[in-house]
Amino acid sequence: MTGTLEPLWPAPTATDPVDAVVTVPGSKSATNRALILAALADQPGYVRRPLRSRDSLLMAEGLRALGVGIEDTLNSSSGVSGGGDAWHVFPSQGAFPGKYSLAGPLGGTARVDVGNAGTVMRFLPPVAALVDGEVQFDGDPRSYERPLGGVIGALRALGARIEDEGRGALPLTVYGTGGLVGGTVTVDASSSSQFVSALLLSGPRFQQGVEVRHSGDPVPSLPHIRMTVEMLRAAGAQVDAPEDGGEPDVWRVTPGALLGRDVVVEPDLSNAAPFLAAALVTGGTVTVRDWPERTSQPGDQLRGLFTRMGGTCELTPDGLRFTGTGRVHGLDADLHDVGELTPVIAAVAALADSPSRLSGIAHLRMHETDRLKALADEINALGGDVTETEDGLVIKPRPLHGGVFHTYEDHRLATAAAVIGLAVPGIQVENVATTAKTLPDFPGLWSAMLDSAPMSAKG
Ligand SMILES: O=C(O)C1=C[C@@H](OP(=O)(O)O)[C@@H](O)[C@H](O)C1
Ligand SMILES: C=C(OP(=O)(O)O)C(=O)O
Repeated sequence: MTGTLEPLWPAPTATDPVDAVVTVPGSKSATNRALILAALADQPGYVRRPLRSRDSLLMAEGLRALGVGIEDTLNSSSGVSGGGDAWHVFPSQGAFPGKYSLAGPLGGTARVDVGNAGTVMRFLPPVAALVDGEVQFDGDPRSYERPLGGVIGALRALGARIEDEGRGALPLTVYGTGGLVGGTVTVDASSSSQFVSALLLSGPRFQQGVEVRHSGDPVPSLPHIRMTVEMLRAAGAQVDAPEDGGEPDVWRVTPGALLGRDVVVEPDLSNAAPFLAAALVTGGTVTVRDWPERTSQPGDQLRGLFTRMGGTCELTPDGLRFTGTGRVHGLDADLHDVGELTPVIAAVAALADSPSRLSGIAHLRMHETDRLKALADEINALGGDVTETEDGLVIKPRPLHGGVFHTYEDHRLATAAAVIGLAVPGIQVENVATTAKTLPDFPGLWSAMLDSAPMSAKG
């Protein structure tokens, strides 16, 4: 997966304002939650319009390794009813067909490759504790460095047996016994909201349910925990959450059955970021189809953030229509809740007419790469002036020049580079294929956006 052997991708430069309507693939976060909830349900269910990208395919493969049946009905010749663009999920296709329980013996050791997917490395170990058998987790070298100790410690406290040779990280083995006692657990989720989401998602299937109490610095990415809570409730779980009048930093899930449902996945609004940014930096218009009127996705906050940076937007029957004025302003913003939007916002900020200060995002140092360092290094290598702070970036716009933009196997670094490339000729993006972590065929989508505009795009 390293980028060194990949040819460099010449990022197209926009010579005219973009004018395009874009269909963004399904949300990674929603697809992977929907898969987990469907896998733990009492009946089969459908996940429609799922994201098919590295992270979601790893999730599906991981669940299959645990005995879950997942059939892709797109191009399926099996005559499955209600098919189309969906994954049909059968909670147990293992030892007890028809009983829909993960408790059947796995019959041998299951192996799960988490790649570098935070959702897979954090959401699947609790599921593994519910199966009867040994489950080995491994992943990309970077996955060994990403925080996981909170999930491991919490699962042990809730009754699971996990062997990690004292690392508090991958690789590890979960010795599932067919069930987990559950109960109350305290976890420091200041390095990742996914610790909380992981425990809540499997919580209905723990004998005593689960009460997760966060203790530590503030939890980042709260909209993602909100998404977990909303999707659990939609699947029939009873959940108490702080924002609904509950105790601060405490989430409670009552034990109970989950419904096999028919879920339609929203477009990935965080992956809409580079396309909306294209409208902003070229002074054009981009409409993102099927933008939900109401959503827990953090990407919905792009409407406000990019409006502050100089654009305007409206929700139309066709989707979210975003228009740039050609002028881009700097931004002073705390992105603690919406950290995954940072790389594209930083790219836009580097092209703005005034400085930006992005804060509240120290946890990005433990994402796919150290995103604060990577963004500073790469933008500065193009002539920029970016300074890392303890919890963010200060970006002073400077005239940029072309050059190689290294991406560190981080999909969002590559899409950020593409945004800079619209305005700066000669940007060569290393390993653009890394975008496949969450966005299948990003170069194709990007070219289609540029080709649909009355403009010339040159590579
Ligand atoms: O639960 C999720 O789907 C996610 C939560 C966030 O993780 P952190 O809380 O680790 O930032 C986010 O950055 C990630 O892209 C997806
Ligand atoms: C942080 C991210 O991913 P992950 O789910 O691997 O944490 C991301 O997509 O920006």
